[in-house]
Amino acid sequence: MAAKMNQSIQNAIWLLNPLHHHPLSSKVKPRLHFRRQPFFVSSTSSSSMSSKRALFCTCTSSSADNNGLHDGGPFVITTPLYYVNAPPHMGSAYTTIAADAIARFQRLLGKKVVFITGTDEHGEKIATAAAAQGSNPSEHCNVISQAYKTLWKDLEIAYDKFIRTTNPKHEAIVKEFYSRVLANGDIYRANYEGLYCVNCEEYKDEKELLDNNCCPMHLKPCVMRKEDNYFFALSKYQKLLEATLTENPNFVQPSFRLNEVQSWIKSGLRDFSISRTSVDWGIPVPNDNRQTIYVWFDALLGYVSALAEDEEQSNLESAISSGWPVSLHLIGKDILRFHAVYWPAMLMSAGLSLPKMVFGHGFLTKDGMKMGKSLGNTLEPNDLVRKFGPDAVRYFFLREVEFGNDGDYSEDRFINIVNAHLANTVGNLLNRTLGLLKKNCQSTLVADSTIAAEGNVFRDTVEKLVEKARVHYEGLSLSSACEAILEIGNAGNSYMDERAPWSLFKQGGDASEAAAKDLVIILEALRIIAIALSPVTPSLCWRIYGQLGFSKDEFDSATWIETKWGGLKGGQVMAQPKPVFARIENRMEDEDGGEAAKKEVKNKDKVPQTQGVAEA
Ligand SMILES: Nc1ncnc2c1ncn2[C@@H]1O[C@H](COP(=O)(O)OP(=O)(O)OP(=O)(O)O)[C@@H](O)[C@H]1O
Ligand SMILES: [Zn+2]
Repeated sequence: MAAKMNQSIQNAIWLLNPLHHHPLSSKVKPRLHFRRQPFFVSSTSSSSMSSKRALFCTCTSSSADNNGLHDGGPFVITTPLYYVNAPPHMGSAYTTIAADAIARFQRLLGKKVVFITGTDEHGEKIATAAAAQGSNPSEHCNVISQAYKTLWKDLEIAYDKFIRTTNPKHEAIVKEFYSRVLANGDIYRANYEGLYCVNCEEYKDEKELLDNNCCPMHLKPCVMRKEDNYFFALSKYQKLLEATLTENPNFVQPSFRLNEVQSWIKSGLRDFSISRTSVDWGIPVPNDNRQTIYVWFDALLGYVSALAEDEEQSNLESAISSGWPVSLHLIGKDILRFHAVYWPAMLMSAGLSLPKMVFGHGFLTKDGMKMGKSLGNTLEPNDLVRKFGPDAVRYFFLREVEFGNDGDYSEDRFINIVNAHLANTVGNLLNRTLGLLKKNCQSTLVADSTIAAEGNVFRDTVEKLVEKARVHYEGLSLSSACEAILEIGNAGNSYMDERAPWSLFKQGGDASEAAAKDLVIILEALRIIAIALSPVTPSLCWRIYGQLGFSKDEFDSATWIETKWGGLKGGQVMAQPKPVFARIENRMEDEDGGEAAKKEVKNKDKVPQTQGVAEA
């Protein structure tokens, strides 16, 4: 017991100052599989480093904050920096759409948000891809990174920072970081021979490979490589990583991925090479420009250099003070090991705080295989956006794929879901209600929505559902958040059908007054949907909000508080009813003579459809 307490105190000291010699690290000798060589690179003195101590930011949770993401600072979220070996595909878009929805939700909560994305531009694959195009690496990177930026614009991705790893400020920060790790005694030189997957840019263990030494992700044989490289002493951090994950189980999400990470660590961490002799297209190793820094060691630091405000005079300290540590690294599960094992160890070595959470989502698959650039089995997001618009693409993937799990794409399912949810449940409800309001109330609300809904159970339902959506957004359950919001739409349609205001209007007198209030109630629910769904479908939600008589400024400055019942006021004039989301077959008929529409009819029984009301 006493020994345990002593251990905790020692841990606490280390947590406050990670540069302090950790009690565990002295016991853990790096597992050396390498022939060490004398190390000639000069280093920064460790005494100068100790003045740069950083707090090790632990990921604590409270009841109000059950996922440990919130601590009062800015909410910093990152996507992977995508590798520019090929243009973006739907997989890259998927992570970015999810990150954008989370960032938009956090902004709605009134948080200062820094949303970082960008491109990873060094390494062997890039040089090869450029050569294959008859281009040079630099030109190639310009073209491909621009393709990412264009797609993000078309998908309405509102990022704050776009970092390219060929940016000079990034290079300066990588070199400084490398020097810190070196000064901490965690870099050494050795020979290594092993099986290498060029597509993963990673040495592999034979036991993780398929027949013929094929990489299980890229289905291509790994090649035997022998190099004289600099290594990072990852093994030294094994116990520390184990302790970190035990103390901060929220660090890796979803929770089932934590087990995966813990078992990798338990099976033994091997030092990894962080330089390449055979690759010219990279950042030179400080004091040894015959070698370049390994692309992963370089790319992960993009999350830090993205924060650097000054393009010319950037250094690690100033970048760190602009928002580090990251609240959430959003990544695909393919790069979990880099983010949940290598990266924290690198940060510990450099004396920097750890990110609060790494969330590894699942894959969009095609025939059960991860859709990816290297396999070439990708779905073209530009085509989808052109055909269906950004709202449909964003909604479908966030609603359809349970965040964290894999999901397969099917065009039939896409069309059915989007039509049923966005065109019918939400769009049609708005259109019918505004149509009735125009016909019977000169498009003007007869009462405040609070007065109209006095004692109304439908209002309670809406309030419960929107709160449910908030909790799901907070917990990164994006699909469930969409589901709860769509439930408001379904409840609105049921309310409309039960109340049948069109027939109440025909009766006149009190019945007609009650019908006018019913319309206010339904429109208030749609107003709430427009705010709550705006992280997922920003344009559609603005169109709804605009039709309810609000300005774009009012929409842009709205916060989650506006999901409270009571925004619509008596006397407010609604816009002329106009469909906010055209059903897909209508648009497809123009383009393909109705083939898609036929497909939808064939599949219509697969997704529940909301009944239209002829009278509206
Ligand atoms: N099929 C996919 N499903 C979900 N996310 C994906 C998918 N493919 C890529 N991503 C996202 O992109 C990240 C990987 O980026 P990268 O630029 O290496 O793309 P890639 O297509 O996976 O490349 P490659 O096929 O060469 O391995 C993943 O971690 C994930 O965030
Ligand atoms: Zn691979």
